[in-house]
Parts: sequence; structure tokens; C-alpha cells
Amino acid sequence: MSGAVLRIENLGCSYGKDTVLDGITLPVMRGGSMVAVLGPNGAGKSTLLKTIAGLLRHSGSVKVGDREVTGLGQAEKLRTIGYSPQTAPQASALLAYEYAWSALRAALPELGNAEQERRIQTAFERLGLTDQLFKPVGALSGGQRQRLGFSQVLAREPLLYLLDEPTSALDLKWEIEALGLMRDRADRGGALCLVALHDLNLAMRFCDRFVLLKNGKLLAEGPVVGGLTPEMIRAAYGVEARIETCSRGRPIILADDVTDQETTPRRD
Ligand SMILES: Nc1ncnc2c1ncn2[C@@H]1O[C@H](COP(=O)(O)OP(=O)(O)OP(=O)(O)O)[C@@H](O)[C@H]1O
Repeated sequence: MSGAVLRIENLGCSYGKDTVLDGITLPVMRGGSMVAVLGPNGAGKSTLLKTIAGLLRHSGSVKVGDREVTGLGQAEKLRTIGYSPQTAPQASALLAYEYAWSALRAALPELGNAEQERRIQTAFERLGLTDQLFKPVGALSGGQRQRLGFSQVLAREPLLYLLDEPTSALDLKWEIEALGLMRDRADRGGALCLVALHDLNLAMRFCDRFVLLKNGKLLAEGPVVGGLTPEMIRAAYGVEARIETCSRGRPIILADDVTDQETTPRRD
């Protein structure tokens, strides 16, 4: 594959009889971009990322470079696509370092020991895990475990990152560090990153574009700054929100009230 280019056309995906993605067509996405995948619970964000990762059968087309993702072999997929699921690594007796190293060895055996070690150490340093190297995965905190899962993907240095809520267990500092790292991979490494997020302010701060899903359909897409509007937020989430400018000149979203009658408890 020559570069990080992703083409999605008329994508559909079902679980049994239930259609959960329907007719999703997106503009071509290229390396250097970080795209927020947004939408309420159950909108289809994880399903979209899993489908792009080639993990689910689908209709329509998902092309990574000039190849259908379903046509990529396992080794090629692991080299090209870094998919990080919503759930952090399961507790186990493996040491954190063994966990990361065995995954990297399986994905990129051609790297050799020295380069594998260098990449893992770099990823651990960037994610503040150096002190946890020799701890069993089961002895890590939830946020440390989530960072460990992320380190495994970072160490592979793929062209395409698919991160499903990578900050859900992280504290304020590590939210900024983790998404800053991804922004850096896009800006300086030419990677393309799709990241499912619930925090719209993190999306506004780190991503350049967004894809907004609702009920498995594309509600809107575009540049985050100027493109994501209070009307879209209301339509997607049933929440009244304002977009204001903070003292540093950055846009900030303030959520005021739930407006969706179906999800507002009656008081009478
Ligand atoms: N393995 C599965 N089998 C059947 N239905 C599923 C499965 N996984 C997800 N779904 C359904 O598909 C729909 C989309 O789920 P998905 O996990 O993609 O949503 P999401 O936008 O990532 O949600 P959340 O914000 O809650 O993580 C939901 O209605 C969900 O119930």
C-alpha cells in the first residue's frame, strides 16, 4: 500500500437481521488527517471502525489504498491498520512488556528484537508506562490498561489508526497526551486516524474532521471547526448546546439541556 487513503462507499453492515450501518458514503480520507467518529450510544461508531478494520462482513466498499479491506491478508492488515477496540486488554498474568512485545512480534516479525524493543520502549515512555513494564496486566489500573492497549497499536506504527474511545478510562492529562500523540502521528507521520469519541470538546481540539452517525446512518460530516453545529448536536444527541470561544480563542461546546422528549423523564 502506498499511503494512508481510505475510501468508503455505500457501506452497510448487519448483525443477523438487524441493519446497524446503512448506506454510509464518505469523502476520501487521507493521511495527515484525524477524523472524529461521533454519535450517540448505539449509533454504529464501533461497528464502523470494526468494519473498516476488516473484522465484520459488510456490503458496499471499504478500500484502504487501492485494495478492498476484505482482500488484505492478515499480515498485511496488521502492518497497515492499527485497530484498538473499545475494551482495554483483559486482566492476565502476562507482564505489560510481554503483552506488548508478543503482539508486536506476531504483527511485525521481520523487525527483529532490537527494533521491537526500541518501539515498545518508545511507546511505553510516550504513554507513561515505563514504571509498569514488569507488572502483570491484571495488576494495572483501568487507565493504565487502556494505555497499554494503545501502546500495542502505536508500536506497530501503521498508516491507518482506528481507535474506539481510546480515552474513555483516561484522566485529564492522559486524554491530552494520547490524542496529542495521535495528532502528531497524523501531522508529522502522515498517518490517518479515525477515533470514536464521546467528548465533543476533545474532538474539536484534536481532530480536523468529523463523521456524525445516528441509527447507523450518516447524519453529517465535515470540518470540526465551523462544520459541527448546535443543530447537528441537537439532532444527534437530543441535547441543546452552544459553541462558544474560550479565552485562548478555541471553540468550546457547552451542553445545556436535554431536549429529546423521548429521553427526558416526565416530572408529572
Ligand atoms: N455483536 C452484536 N450483535 C448484535 N448487535 C450488535 C452487536 N454489536 C453491536 N450491536 C448493535 O449495533 C448497534 C450499533 O452498536 P455500536 O457498538 O456500533 O454503537 P456505538 O455507536 O459504538 O455505541 P456506544 O457509544 O454505546 O459504544 C447497536 O444497536 C448495538 O446494539
